Amino acid sequence: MLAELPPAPAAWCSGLRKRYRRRSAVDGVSFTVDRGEVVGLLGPNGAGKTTVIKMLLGLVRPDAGEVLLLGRPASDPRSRARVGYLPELFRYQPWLTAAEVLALHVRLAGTAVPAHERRECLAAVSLADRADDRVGGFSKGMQQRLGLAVALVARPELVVLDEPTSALDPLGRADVRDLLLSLKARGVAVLLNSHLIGEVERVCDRVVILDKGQVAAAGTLAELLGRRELRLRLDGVDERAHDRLAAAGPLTQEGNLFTVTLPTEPEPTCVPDLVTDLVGLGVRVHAVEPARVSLEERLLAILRTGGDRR
Ligand SMILES: Nc1ncnc2c1ncn2[C@@H]1O[C@H](COP(=O)(O)OP(=O)(O)OP(=O)(O)O)[C@@H](O)[C@H]1O
Repeated sequence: MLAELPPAPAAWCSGLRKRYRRRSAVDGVSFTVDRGEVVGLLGPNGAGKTTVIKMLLGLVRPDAGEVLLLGRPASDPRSRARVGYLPELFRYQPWLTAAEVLALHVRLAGTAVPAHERRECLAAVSLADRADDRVGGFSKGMQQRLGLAVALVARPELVVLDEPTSALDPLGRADVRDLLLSLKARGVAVLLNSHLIGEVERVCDRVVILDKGQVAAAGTLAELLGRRELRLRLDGVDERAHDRLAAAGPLTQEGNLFTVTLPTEPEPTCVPDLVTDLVGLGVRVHAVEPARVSLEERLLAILRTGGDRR
């Protein structure tokens, strides 16, 4: 019967709390990262993101709350060995070569990864030609790339990345995006803390927004961004055409620019039907463009209004 149960979530936490002296850093945080899911952790400076990550990984002891990693307590070495982690502040032994750092971390994880796989891992972060160079001579971005390789080398089932692109150039950021998508394709779960909202929007299935130590909002991108808008530039809109536009959804008008707010999941034919009807009513259609609020706009709105906590 146990074999039929679905695997435990990659990460699960409930009611996490942490205070530093009189300051509350994390105040009742609960969320889940399912298997193969990429979850983004967003929030302003000091919101508690790194503290939550450290509590998940057993690096900071929570004052209250529970954590399960791959179905086991975070303190269980069997679950820790299957979790890859790139800390926000990374430093690797400067006297070791990149290849030696990877070999060391594989040993620490208590697994065996053949040399060719370790080399592939360095190649995935564009460090293949620096494998035998000492880390002490690496640039900051190269050290962060090495940190990513460390997080990925022991075939993790969950990867936790705390600001993985803070030191990377635009090309490096695009590489990380591809890397995250390939992890997702292989069914590896990812928890990603990043201030780069565009990055989160491109790769994450779900987002958890923290503010002042609490979850201000959480959900899939579709749930959080919800509203879709349709912007139409039109001439010759009479009363009947106006009614037809208003029948598609709440309507606003600025000169000849009409904006219709569509339902969260509109009928697939809703836009072509509307355009056909408008043309039939004699309207001249200059432009039709779909629009959606960006995650950045949504995030700012949530942080300004206090999100789900109000
Ligand atoms: N070791 C510590 N000692 C005292 N206070 C701490 C410690 N670690 C974190 N804090 C406090 O906890 C709060 C949350 O910090 P945390 O680093 O988790 O935020 P964050 O969301 O990761 O921020 P950022 O986006 O700036 O990295 C802050 O007020 C911070 O000052």
